[in-house]
Amino acid sequence: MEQSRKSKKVSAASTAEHKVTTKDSKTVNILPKEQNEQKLQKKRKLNTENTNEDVKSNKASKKSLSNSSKPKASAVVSYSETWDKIKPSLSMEILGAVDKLGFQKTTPVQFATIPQLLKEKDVVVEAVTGSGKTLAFVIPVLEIIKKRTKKNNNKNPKAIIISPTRELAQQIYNVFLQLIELCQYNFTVHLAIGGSQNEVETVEQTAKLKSEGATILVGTPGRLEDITCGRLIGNTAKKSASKTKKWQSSTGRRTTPVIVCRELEVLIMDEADRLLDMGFEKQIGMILSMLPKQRRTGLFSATMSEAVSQLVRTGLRNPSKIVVKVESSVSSGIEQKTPSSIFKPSQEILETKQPDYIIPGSSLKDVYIASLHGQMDPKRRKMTYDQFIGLPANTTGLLICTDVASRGLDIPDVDCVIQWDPPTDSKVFPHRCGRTARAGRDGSALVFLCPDREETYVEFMSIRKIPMVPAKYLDSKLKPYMVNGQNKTNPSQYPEVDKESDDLIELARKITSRDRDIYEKGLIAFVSFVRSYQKHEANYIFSPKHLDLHKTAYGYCLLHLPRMPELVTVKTPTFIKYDIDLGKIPYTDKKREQQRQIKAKNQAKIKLLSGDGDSKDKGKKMAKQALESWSQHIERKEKRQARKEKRDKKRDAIQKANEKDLVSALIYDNNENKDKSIDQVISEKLLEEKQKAGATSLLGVVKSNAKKQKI
Ligand SMILES: Nc1ncnc2c1ncn2[C@@H]1O[C@H](COP(=O)(O)OP(=O)(O)OP(=O)(O)O)[C@@H](O)[C@H]1O
Repeated sequence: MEQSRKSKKVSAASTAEHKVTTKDSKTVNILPKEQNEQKLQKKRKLNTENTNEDVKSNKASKKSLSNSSKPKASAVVSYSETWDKIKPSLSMEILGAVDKLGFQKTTPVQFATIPQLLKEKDVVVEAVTGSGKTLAFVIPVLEIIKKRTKKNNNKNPKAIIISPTRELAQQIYNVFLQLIELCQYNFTVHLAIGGSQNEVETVEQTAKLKSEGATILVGTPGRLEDITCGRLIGNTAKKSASKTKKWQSSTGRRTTPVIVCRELEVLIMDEADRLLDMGFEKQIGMILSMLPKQRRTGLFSATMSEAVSQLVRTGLRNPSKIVVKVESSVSSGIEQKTPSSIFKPSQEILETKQPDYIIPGSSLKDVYIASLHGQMDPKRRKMTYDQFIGLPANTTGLLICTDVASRGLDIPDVDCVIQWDPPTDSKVFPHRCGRTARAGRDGSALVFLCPDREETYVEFMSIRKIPMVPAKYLDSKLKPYMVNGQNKTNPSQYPEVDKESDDLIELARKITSRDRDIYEKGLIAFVSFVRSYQKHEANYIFSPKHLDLHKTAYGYCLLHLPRMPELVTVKTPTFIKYDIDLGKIPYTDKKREQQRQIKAKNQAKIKLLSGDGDSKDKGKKMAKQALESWSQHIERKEKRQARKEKRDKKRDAIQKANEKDLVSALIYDNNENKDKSIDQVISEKLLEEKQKAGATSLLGVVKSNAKKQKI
């Protein structure tokens, strides 16, 4: 189907030989001195072979869907050492935990980074995807906290981890929980991500964090800023600009910080360049301003940018730079990976399971399909992601996603990453590919490119040390392309017009003409594709001027062309309009279709009633209300009432949390009720005060207490 727009598939090798280099102000010696280069290479080769065998056997038992390719080498095995070789030595608890996790050896990035952080050094770590960066900071963070924190002093945060996305923050949080449990430490971890709970829950969680504290905070920049600096309220730029309080930004007034960070020992910024790309510079600046200068800071990512260098200069002290890189090895022959070898379900799956989901024209059967993108409701987004990563080993999963899933996520056993279009920012490319072939496993990555102009992208990426090779041409049944029984493998033998592909598109258009939902989604997909194409940084390769928009629209199975300025100037129109009355395409969902019909009728009436006068909008509104049915009228009222109740509930929760804070400050300050819960103390206090002064509300009690204290 993709042949109409993209006729070439290119696969990018995400595993090759890895190189560990350390540079900058401090040189980090990550190898025993006596090892010479020759010995080292021998060892690397040996390690690689062993691990490939292990991975192969594990995978065979775990997942029956696999492709035949093997990694050439792995970042996990070269330069790896046993955990006891790390100096300063790790604690017995951590050694026991990594052993229980089954990690016999460190990865290169772990072997290089952990000692630096333990030796009180700041680090900037640039290491390939899937090389184990998370443990490279989680382990030293736990070791430092354990060493530096006095018993039962875990209330004020000792470490903050900033991540660009909620999913990544959740993943890091889980790794911390797992290790803390294995080590049996009494540290607490708080996950600070925005939008995951409803507002009442957020208020309650904040109140809990305020009263109980947390040893480690893991979260996204906005939420962490709210917690450490206080939430911004209003927009009093001029008023607050003159104020000198540190936590007041120039753009507004802030509430009191939820937590004080003066005992912080370590700050980690994961996917540092992405944090800056996403525009979190201001939030990071605010968080940094609240942290003690005497701390260790670590920046981690698979790619670094100039903006990160700026951050390094301002936020880190004399850092060690640790680089774990992949060496280009196009000449060594990268194995070609094609969709047929990736998606062909094993005989075992076909025999043991009944197909319940079939994609026309492919051999995808019994596949769990999910989608993930930034516009999703946060709750649904979390649920989808959790379900996908929790899929049983014998289920094949297909995640259709945007770049929200391109970084850091460690989804188990991803066989292949397919990029429908290269990312607008080429730096994102290795991150996307890096969701597969992680930690010594095998996998492949495919990107679709249009012939000629877009193929320059291969050269463009090879300069950035990312090798690609063309994939085989496949027919609509995902079989290698054949003419007269002969397999055609040379690109020059590929067809100009692909009949099978056109037939498939016609079939998809027929389906679209019967389902309004697909029809509407197709239009949206096409428009957003064109818009994003215009944003490619390498616009001399991805030139909107040279993109055949008509063919692209056809490839998206559109029935007609949308009204877009880009389409007006097309010189050689090739799009064939589908012969159908577009207004008659129904929704397959009966209720939705009924509503659409009513709406269409009403709109026609409104048009008649409102006329063309000056007060057109007012007339429209009145006409709309006049046409409203009794049930619609009730529904509108109910919605308004529900909104009011939600507002009231939120206000009550905030008031309750504030009252609790005030009371706990008053009560716990004089050490009287240390062993009782806040609720118990509050109700006792309330009763006592009510009897004494006849105060009617809790706030009344708090206020009168505050007054008394002042006197
Ligand atoms: N020492 C080790 N031995 C074997 N596997 C490991 C080791 N350390 C980590 N792993 C595993 O490697 C996988 C990748 O680790 P991690 O997610 O930390 O990679 P990453 O470098 O952060 O990747 P990305 O850049 O994509 O975020 C995880 O499944 C993790 O459990």
